[in-house]
Amino acid sequence: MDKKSIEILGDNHISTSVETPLRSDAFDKSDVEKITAIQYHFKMIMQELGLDLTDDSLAGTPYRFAKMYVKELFYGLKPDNKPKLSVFENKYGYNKVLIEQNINIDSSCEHHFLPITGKAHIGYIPKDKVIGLSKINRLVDYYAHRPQVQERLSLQILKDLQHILKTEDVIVVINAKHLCVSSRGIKDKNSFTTTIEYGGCFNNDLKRKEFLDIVKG
Ligand SMILES: Nc1nc2c(ncn2[C@@H]2O[C@H](COP(=O)(O)OP(=O)(O)OP(=O)(O)O)[C@@H](O)[C@H]2O)c(=O)[nH]1
Ligand SMILES: [Zn+2]
Repeated sequence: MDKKSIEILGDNHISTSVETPLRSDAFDKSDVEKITAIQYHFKMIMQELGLDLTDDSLAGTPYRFAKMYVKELFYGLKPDNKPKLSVFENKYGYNKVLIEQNINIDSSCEHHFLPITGKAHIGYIPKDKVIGLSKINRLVDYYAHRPQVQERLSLQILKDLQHILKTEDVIVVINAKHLCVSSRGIKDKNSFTTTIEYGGCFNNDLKRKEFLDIVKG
């Protein structure tokens, strides 16, 4: 898309799908092949910026950058990297809200490839299945490590938990700072973004309030 089309598109860029837009050949190349290709392209970017890659400190940057993209920041693009989410029978018959709070969010905005950092708070009301607590944190980490918009990140987490736990009764709140808002563009250091996604019993105002009151502390 050229520069003019991007400007015309303006705020209408938000994808309506819960799926991350991926090419059909997204995983044809191995991680090593991707790292080699990205290393080459990032070297070109650095050179275009006028940097001298014979300098000791810069020489390794294209490889470091490529490895960081494929293996760290965007490991969550690859379905093979999805954590195994073991669920157990709800033997205790616990049927009140369970909340996993203050889950770290380290993500990247897909418009600028700058960090999104914050916290997720997740609640669900178990039916027949319960999930290991740490698996909730791992699922959040997985979906966060993609180029993201906060709305889609919230939905991906919600939909997956609803599917795994076989209940609609899930709520996901994310509070996050977007470096593309705080460190460039408008440079607003203090604002942050809150998204709330839920289904099932959390459509009920009182149930939602119970969760939000606990999360507020
Ligand atoms: N809805 C939504 N918007 C986001 C998210 N992360 C970044 N953005 C916004 O995406 C928009 C991209 O808009 P553009 O006008 O194409 O980009 P830009 O010219 O860099 O915009 P400015 O940031 O205003 O300088 C910006 O308003 C960003 O703040 C997100 O998670 N959700
Ligand atoms: Zn951005």
